[in-house]
Amino acid sequence: MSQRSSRQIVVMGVSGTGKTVLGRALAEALECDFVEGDAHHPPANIAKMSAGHPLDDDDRRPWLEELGSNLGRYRANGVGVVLACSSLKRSYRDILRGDGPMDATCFVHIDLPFEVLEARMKARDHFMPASLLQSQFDTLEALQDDECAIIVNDDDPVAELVDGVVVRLAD
Ligand SMILES: Nc1ncnc2c1ncn2[C@@H]1O[C@H](COP(=O)(O)OP(=O)(O)O)[C@@H](O)[C@H]1O
Ligand SMILES: O=C(O)[C@H](O)[C@@H](O)[C@H](O)[C@H](O)COP(=O)(O)O
Repeated sequence: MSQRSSRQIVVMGVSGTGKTVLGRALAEALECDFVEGDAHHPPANIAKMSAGHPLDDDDRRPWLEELGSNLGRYRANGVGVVLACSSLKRSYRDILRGDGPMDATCFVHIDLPFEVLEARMKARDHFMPASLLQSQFDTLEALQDDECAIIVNDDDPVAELVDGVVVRLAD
């Protein structure tokens, strides 16, 4: 049976949690587009992170606004999409939700321990240095009660994570 979805789903979490890996697999399972948030950062943001400096609200705002507009177009067309985007603060998630209803955009928060993520970041070839991981945790604001939320706490194989999220999306 097809799992095709017309929902807007954001896979969120600090660096190294597996947003790209889970997001891509989830989009495949739901037969919808996948958007990589990192691919929309302006070059200045990539340069800043590469140099070991965390982004601030002003750096992130235009990036989030662009991603929010993108999600809004999918929503307006009734077309599903999975976005991988750190979405660390409530105010950032508000930008991504735009003027859509709260439950139109569901956030899947991959929440894993610092040590697991630090090891992953050191093992991969990526512009984001492991030295920025603490700043990501410092910035992170948990999903609140009025937000459409699914929390993933496991570092199980991605296929198992996808199955779990698909079941919870259907609840
Ligand atoms: N479920 C998982 N179990 C083990 N390793 C994973 C899992 N998901 C992702 N990874 C690995 O963790 C690293 C970060 O994954 P990635 O999807 O790039 O994270 P993010 O997009 O959140 O930075 C990659 O090396 C990836 O292969
Ligand atoms: O808002 C931010 O500070 C960035 O979006 C950050 O959260 C993101 O982690 C980096 O772009 C690295 O990319 P990964 O999240 O894919 O590691």
